[in-house]
Amino acid sequence: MPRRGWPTANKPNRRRRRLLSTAPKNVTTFAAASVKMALRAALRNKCGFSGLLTQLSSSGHHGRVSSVFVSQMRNNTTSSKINVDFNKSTGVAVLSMQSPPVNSLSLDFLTELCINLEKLDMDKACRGLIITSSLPKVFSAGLDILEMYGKSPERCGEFWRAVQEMWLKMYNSNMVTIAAINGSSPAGGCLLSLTCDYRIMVDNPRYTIGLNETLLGIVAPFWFKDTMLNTVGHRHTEMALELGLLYNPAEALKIGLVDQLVPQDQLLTTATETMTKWLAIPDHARQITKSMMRKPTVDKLTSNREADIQNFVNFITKDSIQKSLHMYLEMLKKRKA
Ligand SMILES: CCC/C=C/C(=O)SCCNC(=O)CCNC(=O)[C@H](O)C(C)(C)COP(=O)([O-])OP(=O)([O-])OC[C@H]1O[C@@H](n2cnc3c(N)ncnc32)[C@H](O)[C@@H]1OP(=O)([O-])[O-]
Repeated sequence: MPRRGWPTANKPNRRRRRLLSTAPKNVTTFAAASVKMALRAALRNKCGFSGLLTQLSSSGHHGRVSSVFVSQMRNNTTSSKINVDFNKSTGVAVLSMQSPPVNSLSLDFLTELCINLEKLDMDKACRGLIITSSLPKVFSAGLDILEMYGKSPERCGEFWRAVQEMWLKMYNSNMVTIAAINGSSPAGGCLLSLTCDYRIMVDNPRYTIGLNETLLGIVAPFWFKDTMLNTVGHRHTEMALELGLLYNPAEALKIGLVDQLVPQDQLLTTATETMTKWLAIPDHARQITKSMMRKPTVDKLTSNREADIQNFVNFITKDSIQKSLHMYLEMLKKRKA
């Protein structure tokens, strides 16, 4: 049976390293910080990220940023939370999340992720994306709970717009996207993998995956629900979401939440082999088909973005919800002790 309680992955007694904002390491600090600021401004101004890189490239005001930034597009990049290894000869990029302790999706993390996704999307040579984690045992712990706890309505709105942007970029991507899930993947981590075309998970019974939002006393929004529904069908989604079920790999495979299980040491080779098969299909035919399957779900969010943000902000800032989040955070701490 899927677990209804807390995920019980091995817990190292590691110190918390909070996700304070840091500028990317291997890129020009000034450029990276400026791009981040521009992206944050785009989020505040409600225009999202789309086309932002193009604007930055052509803008005289951001001339220095754009020249450095655009030149990075020809190289592999490592920023503080994301590493992208793009192999031009195969047309496949491997994006590794590297934000300890648990790759939680903070505003900074999402901003970096969206920058990288937009860069890859703009690069015609990039046809496939494998997304994985460079942390042991955790793919992603989902949305950073501290982004939703004790924050102003304005900040919550900015955060939610970035979550939407990540989902739109991934779910709508023209690239073939494969999630190589090498650890636990609750809530937003599960959503991230669900946006991909194919999911391969390491067959370790300690790892769990699922949309467990109700365990936190919060509700997965309609587009989380739709993404799950489009993958595993109505009945499994209904049970999974209401009960906040977290599935081990075998259970996840059984309901179609993941497509394939492999031993840890075969994860990336299997993902690469699978990618080769998907890339053998002519891009235009595959992309149009993907769009046909996903467009109604994407349109539902794009035509309701502002209302969805307002709903989230109203909901998450309620005293009762803040109390639930506080209890959940306390429980996470106690589990660790
Ligand atoms: C409407 C909204 C929709 C919401 C969607 C969501 O995604 S909601 C998200 C729902 N997500 C969940 O319910 C997942 C909850 N997390 C887990 O179940 C486990 O952390 C794990 C299985 C992912 C990894 O197990 P492990 O034994 O390897 O790691 P560990 O447990 O020892 O944690 C290490 C440190 O990370 C901290 N931290 C952890 N997660 C988060 C987070 N999301 N955020 C922030 N911080 C988080 C944890 O407190 C601890 O901090 P400390 O004490 O060092 O200061």
